[in-house]
Amino acid sequence: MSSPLFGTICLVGIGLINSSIARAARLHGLAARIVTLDASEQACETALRLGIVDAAGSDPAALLAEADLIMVGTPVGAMAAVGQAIGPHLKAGAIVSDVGSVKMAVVRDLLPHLPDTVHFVPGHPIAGTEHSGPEAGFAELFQGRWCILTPLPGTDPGAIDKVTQLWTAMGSMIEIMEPLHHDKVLAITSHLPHLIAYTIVGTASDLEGDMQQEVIKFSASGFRDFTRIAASDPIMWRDIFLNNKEAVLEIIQRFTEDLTALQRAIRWGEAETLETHFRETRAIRRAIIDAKQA
Ligand SMILES: NC(=O)C1=CN([C@@H]2O[C@H](COP(=O)(O)OP(=O)(O)OC[C@H]3O[C@@H](n4cnc5c(N)ncnc54)[C@H](O)[C@@H]3O)[C@@H](O)[C@H]2O)C=CC1
Ligand SMILES: O=C(O)C(=O)Cc1ccc(O)cc1
Repeated sequence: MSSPLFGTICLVGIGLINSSIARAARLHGLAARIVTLDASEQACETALRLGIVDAAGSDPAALLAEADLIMVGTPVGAMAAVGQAIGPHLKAGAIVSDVGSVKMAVVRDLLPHLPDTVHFVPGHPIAGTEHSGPEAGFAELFQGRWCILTPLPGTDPGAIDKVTQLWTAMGSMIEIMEPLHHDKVLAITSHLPHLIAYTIVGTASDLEGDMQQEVIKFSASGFRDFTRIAASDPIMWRDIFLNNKEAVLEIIQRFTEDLTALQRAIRWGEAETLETHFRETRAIRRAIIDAKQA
């Protein structure tokens, strides 16, 4: 039998994403040992009870001593605190990676705390759900999904290759990007849609009593889809918006202008403007589906 890709993987934060990594890494035999460092005693107990890690706790010295790969899976607002906690205990030659939904802020907050003797390969799996915590994870989460890596220039190619092997073994496809470009792309494809969902569900819940009841009773699939997204973790999303501020504000500006143009077309009965717009957006949906099937 060939030896696993990593000796010890330490998962910092054992929520939806890292608990899915724990399950997938076990399933595919990618690590000899999997441990977790989590600030929450309850999360550690749950991970041990589920049998997805070999050891769990909040003592960085004990949990990092043997770690060859450290995967940080905490909300992005905790990256500086995580860096301070783990920095002094990292083994020389270890690879530090993460799964945070924004990349510029992670590089800004985590990298300064890492010693020169470790390799840093930031990443972001474009896969998730509205659920959180160690019980929400599942081994198939990353199957057929993209994982974006944003290594800085000069990063050891061997370290990038090992992180690539981990994700491909869990079923993902890899794309390499610059962190700033990643944050701009995700602002439109993920962060703005979540903001719209949070807004529309908020608007509906602010309606007067009768109307609110009817929104729940007759919620057609459009609104239901928004409620799923708007049920996503409040801390995680607070941190994403605060840490991708510029790209999100830029895209909100453009979105607001486009919304105003549609508002105007409705007001003035511009049937052709509306129809042309909807035809174009339908073509985008078809292109996405065709790209998936290709
Ligand atoms: N949930 C999703 O769909 C996706 C999330 N992400 C990103 O992955 C990261 C993790 O997200 P989830 O797995 O959903 O989180 P989660 O909310 O399920 O779990 C986070 C865990 O981190 C722990 N934690 C928080 N601060 C800590 C600290 N200072 N030290 C140690 N542990 C700490 C918490 O106790 C918790 O167990 C976030 O950065 C998020 O942006 C990326 C892709 C998808
Ligand atoms: O549940 C959904 O639809 C998601 O969009 C999950 C998700 C959330 C955050 C990410 O950074 C990536 C994926």
